[in-house]
Amino acid sequence: MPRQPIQEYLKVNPRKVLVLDGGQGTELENRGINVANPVWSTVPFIDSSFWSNKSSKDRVIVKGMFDAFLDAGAEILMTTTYQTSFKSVSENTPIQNLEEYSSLLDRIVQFSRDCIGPDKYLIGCIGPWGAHVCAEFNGDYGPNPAEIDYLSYFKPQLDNFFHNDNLDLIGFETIPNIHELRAILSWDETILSKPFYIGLSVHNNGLLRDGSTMKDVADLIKSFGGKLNKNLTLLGINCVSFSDSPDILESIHKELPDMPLIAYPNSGEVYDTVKKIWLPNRDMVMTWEEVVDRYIKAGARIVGGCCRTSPKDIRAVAAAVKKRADDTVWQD
Ligand code: MET
Ligand SMILES: [Zn+2]
Repeated sequence: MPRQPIQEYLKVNPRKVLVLDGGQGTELENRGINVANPVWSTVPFIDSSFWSNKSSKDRVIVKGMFDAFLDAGAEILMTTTYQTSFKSVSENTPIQNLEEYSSLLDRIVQFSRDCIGPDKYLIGCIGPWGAHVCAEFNGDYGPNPAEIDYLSYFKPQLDNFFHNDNLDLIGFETIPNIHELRAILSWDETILSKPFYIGLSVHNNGLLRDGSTMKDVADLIKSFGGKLNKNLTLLGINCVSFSDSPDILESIHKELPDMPLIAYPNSGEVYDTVKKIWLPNRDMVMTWEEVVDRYIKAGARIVGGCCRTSPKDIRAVAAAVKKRADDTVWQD
């Protein structure tokens, strides 16, 4: 395998910050794929013509998205599998059994790997339990969030991803609820058997969407002590407000100073769920350069963008990372 294992890479290159890609689901939408579907950005892969017709329109669009993020400077990219849990897929597509499901994931991962080539890192992206009930931005997991069987929900996707050598890192994205976080952290190396990270879904006010503080999150992580899964590689935030994201990341760094962090905010635009349009970000007073600089000072090792961030944003992220690396060389 040409790639150095990601934990080792981050360890032996302590100053390296990897540039992640941007908002894939929204970028596919910008490029003409209708993702208004319960399986969202997985939708192009469901139609058999994607696999049988090498020049299918959707295939060209997905490849074009990867090319654009690579050209912008992304060094670590994701599979578009946020809404690809077995539950979402089996309830909303003709794919009904675990064998077909696993073969779908194998094909998506292989296609993504072929798009980005052998040298770049590839993340197997997994949306939260709340994604299948649209709760990732309010953290409302019903009256008994501690009773939800999170493992059964994630297991088919985890089992596939953890056995796929094309994936370097597993990303649990947009986790809004502390009970779900506790469940994920409680799974040991036999269940989460390769490097993974957790991206938290945090409100503009700095609280996890369910109201937990970042201190609650840190205390939970610390409570595992030496039993914490060694594959937990980074903690961080994704799809949080662009403008508030540096403050949020700094608050996590304050609580967990030794934890490598990951940060990829959304563009700051707000989705109007009634009109089904994106409303402009009214408070985008910072630049990517300022935001990325604060992320890196707060311990970020992977930075990029989430929903509505485009290859243009990733180009700005890559430039900011490079500038900071060049400045650091001068300071040494
Ligand atoms: C709702 S956050 C979605 C993140 C996902 N990785 C995507 O951009 O496609
Ligand atoms: Zn997002």
